[in-house]
Amino acid sequence: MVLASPKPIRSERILQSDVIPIVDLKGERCEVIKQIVKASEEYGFFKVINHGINDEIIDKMEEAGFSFFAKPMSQKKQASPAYGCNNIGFNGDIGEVEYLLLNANTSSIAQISKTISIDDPHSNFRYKVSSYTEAVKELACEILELMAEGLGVPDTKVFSSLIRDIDSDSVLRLNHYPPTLTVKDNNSTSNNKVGFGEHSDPQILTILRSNDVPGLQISPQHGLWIPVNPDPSAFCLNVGDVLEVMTNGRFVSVRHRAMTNSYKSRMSMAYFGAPPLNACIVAPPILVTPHRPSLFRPFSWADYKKATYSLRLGDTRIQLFRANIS
Ligand SMILES: C=C1C[C@]23C[C@@]1(O)CC[C@H]2[C@@]12CC[C@H](O)[C@@](C)(C(=O)O1)[C@H]2[C@@H]3C(=O)O
Ligand SMILES: O=C(O)CCC(=O)C(=O)O
Ligand SMILES: [Fe+2]
Repeated sequence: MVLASPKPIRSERILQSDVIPIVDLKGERCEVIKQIVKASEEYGFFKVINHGINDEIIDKMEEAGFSFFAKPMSQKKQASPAYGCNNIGFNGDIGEVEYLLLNANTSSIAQISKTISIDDPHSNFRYKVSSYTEAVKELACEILELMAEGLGVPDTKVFSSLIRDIDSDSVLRLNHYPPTLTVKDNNSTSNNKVGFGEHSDPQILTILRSNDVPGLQISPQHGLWIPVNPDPSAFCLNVGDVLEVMTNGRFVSVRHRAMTNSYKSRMSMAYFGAPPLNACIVAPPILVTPHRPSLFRPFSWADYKKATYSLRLGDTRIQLFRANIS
């Protein structure tokens, strides 16, 4: 099997304007559903505003993240392997980023919080992370149910039940991109480095929020990059590989990356809603028709995760699970 890896390209086209749809969740329900389905089909990305998540929960999470990344390296390293700096995954990918990658279940959060709060037991890291994780998980479920309804799937909980499952393998990732302005020998400056390289997210749905510093770019086609304007009061949602499979290719899991900023620190907080390891990933029958036969063969999330972790960040792993249509 030959994997489609990203080819090195000589020229990239970066669009100037942000064309990512914005969905107002306080809008008329039918309209909201239509917009979410359209955005998931066309871009695999959209922003939501008026999402109902309390500002205080978000601010406290952001504060906890920034104060963790401000600690001395020796202390941050005590949180390894949850903490990483410059390395992404296990196969040699690197980026201008440091991160904290936490399993989103309550006991894992409690466990890691003990290490992180070692010098400051009053920082309440555990409480801040759990409150944020619970809130974004609820938002993810709400959106997944609207998506199922919009696709005409009779069991509207078919996607959300996977991430509500007690054994869900969801993760929370905090990415910190320090400023990267460098002055070269000839006094010219170089900036905007790749913080987190081009990839698609493997899970069901990602809920991303960043501070007010740009960096996220999406690539709906090879070589074209669309910057996503930061909006700390919104969440940016994207379809993951598993949701592309479970919608039989109706929704698209789109490649994206994060660039650093020359002068300002950027921090993003991403919740990746995932199924339990033993869940069977297959599209509901209504999305598989003679006109649109199944594009993928059934597999478990454990199979998919194993493939993900055996590959590089930019590899397109979803291809490995295509059905052989003759
Ligand atoms: C290089 C890798 C890091 C990653 C696992 C992988 O082998 C390929 C996918 C990467 C990714 C991208 C989205 C998420 O940030 C992430 C947590 C995930 O599930 O897949 C990361 C993985 C990681 O950093 O561990
Ligand atoms: O930092 C960002 O905006 C994107 C990060 C990302 O794509 C990821 O963590 O998977
Ligand atoms: Fe991502």
